[in-house]
Amino acid sequence: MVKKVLTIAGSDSLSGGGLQADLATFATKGLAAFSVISSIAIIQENAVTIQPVDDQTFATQFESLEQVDHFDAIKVGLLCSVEQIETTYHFLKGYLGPIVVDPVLSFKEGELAVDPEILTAYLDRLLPLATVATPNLNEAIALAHQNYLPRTKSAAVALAKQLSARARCAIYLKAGQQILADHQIDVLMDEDGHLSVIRHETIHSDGNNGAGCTLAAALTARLAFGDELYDAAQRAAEFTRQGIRHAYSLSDKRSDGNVWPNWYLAKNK
Ligand SMILES: Nc1ncnc2c1ncn2[C@@H]1O[C@H](COP(=O)(O)OP(=O)(O)O)[C@@H](O)[C@H]1O
Ligand SMILES: Cc1ncc(COP(=O)(O)O)c(C=O)c1O
Repeated sequence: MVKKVLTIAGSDSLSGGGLQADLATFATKGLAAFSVISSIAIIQENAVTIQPVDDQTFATQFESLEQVDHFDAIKVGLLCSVEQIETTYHFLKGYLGPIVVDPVLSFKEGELAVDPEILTAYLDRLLPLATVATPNLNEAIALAHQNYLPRTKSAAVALAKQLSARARCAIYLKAGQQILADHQIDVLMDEDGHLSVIRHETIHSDGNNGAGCTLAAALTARLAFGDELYDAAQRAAEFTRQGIRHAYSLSDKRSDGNVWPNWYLAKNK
């Protein structure tokens, strides 16, 4: 039977994350994917512009989803305002399946200003509904109201633990490469306080635009198939690494690149 998943996300015309990365990831798993678009992100050389959809258009997309009988899992990506968080909260609050919240507050391509009211809305409304949230370090310290970046594994674990307790959900913290030279450290703290550290060698490539979205989408997909959180996280992390290894560049003039979730479909042609 077909599995159905929903992503609530921003569109990125350059496919370096957002809706495009989510749909590409879901397609590799044979999932039927649905979407609610929060915004259009335009990434230019020196600037990231986010154009939110108006509140009514945002809300009406949720109303249209009443025609779909069920979702096997739901992913939440970029939301632009407290109003969008509230509307999403009202849609999700009666939903009993797995919810992955990627609290997108900062882009690799540029910093986003973080409104304290948005942080509060995430903490009080959306995150308590989440099965797991997937912040990167900057997002986690903003949500935990911490003013320094963890530099050790134990500091990253403490941050994940503190955020999990405050947000009342499991946390998959993408602690990145600040902790251990040449390695990426991800910390999974489940709701019962069980800790796992997923550590792997850094792939020396600039092709990780969309890695965070791909990871959260792959996690959503695995949870839709009924995996336990730890297994889902391991498999999503490996899937993302493969996408980074096969990243493609937008043009010969650029050194950075986009994660390619469905690289192996091209190989099988
Ligand atoms: N160069 C890399 N080598 C290996 N894994 C990476 C690399 N860059 C990112 N990842 C992995 O991709 C996932 C997404 O991380 P990251 O890109 O830091 O998230 P975000 O896009 O939200 O900042 C994490 O599991 C991280 O470990
Ligand atoms: C709409 C949107 N959401 C999320 C992201 C975050 O992308 P990443 O997975 O690289 O963190 C981006 C990045 O460009 C984006 O455009």
